[in-house]
Amino acid sequence: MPLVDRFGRPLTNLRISLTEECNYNCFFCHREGQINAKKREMTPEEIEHIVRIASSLGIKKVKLTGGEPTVRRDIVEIVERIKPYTTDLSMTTNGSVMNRLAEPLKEAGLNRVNISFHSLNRKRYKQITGVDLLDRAIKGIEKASKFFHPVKLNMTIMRGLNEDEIWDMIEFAAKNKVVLQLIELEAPRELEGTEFFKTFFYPLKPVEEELEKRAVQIKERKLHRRRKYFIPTKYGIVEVEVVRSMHNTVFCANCTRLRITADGHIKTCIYRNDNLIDLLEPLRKGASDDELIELFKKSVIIREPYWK
Ligand SMILES: Nc1nc2c(ncn2[C@@H]2O[C@H](COP(=O)(O)OP(=O)(O)OP(=O)(O)O)[C@@H](O)[C@H]2O)c(=O)[nH]1
Ligand code: SF4
Ligand code: SF4
Repeated sequence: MPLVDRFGRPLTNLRISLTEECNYNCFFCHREGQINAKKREMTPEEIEHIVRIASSLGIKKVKLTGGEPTVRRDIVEIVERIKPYTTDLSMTTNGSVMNRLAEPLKEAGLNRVNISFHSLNRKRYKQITGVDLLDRAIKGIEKASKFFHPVKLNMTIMRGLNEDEIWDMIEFAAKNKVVLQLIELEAPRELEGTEFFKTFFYPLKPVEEELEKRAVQIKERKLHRRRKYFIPTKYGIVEVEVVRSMHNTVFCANCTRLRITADGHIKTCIYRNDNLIDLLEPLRKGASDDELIELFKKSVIIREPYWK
């Protein structure tokens, strides 16, 4: 039985940030909500230890994130080590080295990948990510789709930058037999009124209404109660998932995740940095499994929905 928090939310997923480093420089990057993480990173053994503890508490769905997880040279070893404790092991990546890593990651036991991919236009791709790597990312997507099912593309929609590419991206996803996630730009309360947010926020509600009209089928995921639309295209039916978390109480009421920061803290919410729990230091000092389990349990007690 999974742990359940005070709001009745079972804890089944763990998002582990493996590093804060990234070879991209996306101007809107939230770095999993990490700020001022200490300059320490977990070793593969420590990550395995943490995942083993989490697994014993029923948290068996694990997502590897960053920064960019593939900048870690030991990424294949990390996947190999944690695989036995998971039922769904996935990674979110910019895809730039997937052409090289898809096969070894699959062999190591990775189940699926999400690839951040915001534009099909080279100039815009560079403008958004800070790197001129569109062709490499596309090669990465093609390669990943040979080894993983599903591959999901994460397209964050930004006003004036890529909102006019949504329907082209749906066709691109269909052609490559991958799932498309359309992500509404999100921010914690304190950044909502900023010039940046006002400039780039593009509401996805009208897009969702159009998807609803065109869909041959609509499903709802347990996680965040996100909706998935099955859209017919000239390449066949493609799955389009919409991620809209801002002020979405339903989204947070169905949040089943804990995070581990790159420097080994338990983090209860992407937007909360005021209640981190240090896991790595006790682990390094030789804490017993029971003591580490208590830290996980403490995080469940303090966990709460952000939008409520
Ligand atoms: N507010 C909030 N947003 C999230 C959360 N998880 C993911 N997101 C958003 O969803 C985007 C895509 O996340 P991914 O790392 O690809 O993972 P995912 O789509 O949540 O997970 P899967 O669909 O199960 O692979 C992120 O960049 C965030 O914008 C969360 O727990 N809270
Ligand atoms: S690829 Fe991801 S982690 Fe890297 S800068 Fe872009 S959003 Fe941030
Ligand atoms: S509580 Fe809400 S904002 Fe926080 S991580 Fe969960 S879904 Fe995201």
